[in-house]
Amino acid sequence: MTIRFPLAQPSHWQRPEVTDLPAAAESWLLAEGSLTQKLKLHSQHFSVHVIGQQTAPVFESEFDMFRRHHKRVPFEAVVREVILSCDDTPWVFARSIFPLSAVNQKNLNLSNIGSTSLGQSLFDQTDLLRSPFEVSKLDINNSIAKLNKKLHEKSHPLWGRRSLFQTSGQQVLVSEVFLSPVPFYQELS
Ligand SMILES: C=C(O[C@@H]1C=C(C(=O)O)C=C[C@H]1O)C(=O)O
Repeated sequence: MTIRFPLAQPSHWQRPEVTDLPAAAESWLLAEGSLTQKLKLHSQHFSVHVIGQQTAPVFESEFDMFRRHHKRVPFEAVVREVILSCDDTPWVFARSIFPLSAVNQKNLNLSNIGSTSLGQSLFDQTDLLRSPFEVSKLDINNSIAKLNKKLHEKSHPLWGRRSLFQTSGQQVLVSEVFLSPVPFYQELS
């Protein structure tokens, strides 16, 4: 299946406490630490499929996140969109925003991640800081919910989270949308 890049559409992000985030979803959406590590605990084989990684437009709601953390905006950025799979089943769609200054930060090695996990680069940094999570509920008409329907033949709203990582004087925005196979959805139906 060919997935268009960029796939994601602007969405509305809020602090979890002001949303109807189901309690069953909190163990995934609000989990600290690396999502890659968490997914590896749920699979024999973890993989990353890169949909695209190149300079692309950034949404106003994404600029807001950088603005709130004192990064001058607007700026040129590289957008990376991936599918994270457990045992070849797609579990997560992720979209990350790398300002060009972060791309040029050698120790982050953002240009050469390829199909390894961004998490490996970020969580190796000893000075890593992470903002509080924001969450978003994507309705069935969202492009990622439509991809989920194609992949899993399930049509339902999806929950996503985002946070801003700071390390080496740089900032990287990471958004993750959980697809149907992530266990908490079974508890919602
Ligand atoms: C930030 C992490 O990296 C993960 C890997 C990503 C990638 O390879 O593009 C994107 C989002 C994350 O789910 C993590 O593991 O927590």
